[in-house]
Amino acid sequence: QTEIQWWHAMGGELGTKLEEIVAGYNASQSDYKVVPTYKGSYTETMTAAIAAFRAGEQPAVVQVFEVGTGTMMAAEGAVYPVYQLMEDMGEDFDQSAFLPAVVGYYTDTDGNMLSMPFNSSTPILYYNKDVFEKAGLDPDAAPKTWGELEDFSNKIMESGAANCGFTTGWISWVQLENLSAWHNQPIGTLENGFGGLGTELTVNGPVQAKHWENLAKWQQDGLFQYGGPGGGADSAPKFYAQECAMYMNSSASRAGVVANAQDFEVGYGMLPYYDDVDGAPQNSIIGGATLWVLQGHPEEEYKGVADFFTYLSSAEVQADWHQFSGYLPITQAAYDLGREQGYYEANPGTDIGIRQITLNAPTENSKGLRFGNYVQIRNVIDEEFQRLLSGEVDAQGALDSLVERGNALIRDFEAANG
Ligand SMILES: O=P(O)(O)OC[C@H](O)CO
Repeated sequence: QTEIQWWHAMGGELGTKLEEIVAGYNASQSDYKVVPTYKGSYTETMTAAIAAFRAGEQPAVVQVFEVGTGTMMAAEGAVYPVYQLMEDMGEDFDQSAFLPAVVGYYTDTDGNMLSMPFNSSTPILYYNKDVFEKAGLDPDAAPKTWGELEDFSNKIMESGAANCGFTTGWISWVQLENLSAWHNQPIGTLENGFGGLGTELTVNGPVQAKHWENLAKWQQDGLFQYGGPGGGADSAPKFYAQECAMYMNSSASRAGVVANAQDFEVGYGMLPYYDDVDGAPQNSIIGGATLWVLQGHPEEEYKGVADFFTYLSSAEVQADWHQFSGYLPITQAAYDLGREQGYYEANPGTDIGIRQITLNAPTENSKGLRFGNYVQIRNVIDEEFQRLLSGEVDAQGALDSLVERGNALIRDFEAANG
């Protein structure tokens, strides 16, 4: 039996489900054994894989979050492009089976898919229906705009229904990158970096500045509670404990919400928008991760990887993973299967992510982003946001500084890879 190592970043409920999927594959055939290993957060997993590659100890497959795409694409000798792998191993692979929003993010300039979509998400809004009711709000109506969200938060706090209006995971992904796409504002030049390494960040425009200024004000007033850097690990517990009535995070936070929010009813909504911004709401962008195949393994293992990828993207496996986790149904077949099963009707709110990501045809501003060194830029975004919250700098200053620091990282990347 040939063993295939798969390093991943799925913890908690998602990790348990991932292991179940792998066990299903291993039981379905006897030639290959996939061995999943949890390596921590997305950043930790990617860092570990890069270090392992340098030491010649890399796994065959590693899960990399969407913002690592620019870096992985440039690591030409280290990566075995998925379209190439599938072709070399004689495995059927139809890119057009995947949703356009997903394919567009992971293809090279010739339209070839470089990594295997597995878990694509988009941020949505979760809210506590019981708290809404206690505050005299309609439990069946999520706030549509930031104005409503502020108003609802005030009502919730004044009525004593909860201590805090809202919290959020991923300041970078939700409150800056998706905020920009959702309002059709550019994140960077050259089509948010898709057009070449010579791109620059432009995320310090008036819409972003106004939003960060609001977040800082709402934090001071207690309407908003910060959930920490990166994925915002402190945000989910605030929602589960009914401290904050609303919570913005990945559609795949649903698995955790379903498992942990046992004492109250959960409602789902799209991300709020500013109704005075032309073109909003546009469409949200994807997050989550794809599976990258690394070079340096014997052909036998790659045969197994190709076989495993076919299994992973089957409609049954994808529909099951999507329905359990809240990740998007990444293939049309998985989406159709869910509809045939009556899944979305029986589980209101579970199609919010897919509706939001396809709300309008993506523009240059809203099809995603691709920058080199973006994992480091994510840290810069967190640092500048924390400076804003501590009152060290105002919103425009924080955004100007992050653009300047981020552009320096992009220039370094361009110099090394251009
Ligand atoms: O929590 P996930 O897996 O949906 O990922 C969120 C962000 O896209 C990470 O960059």
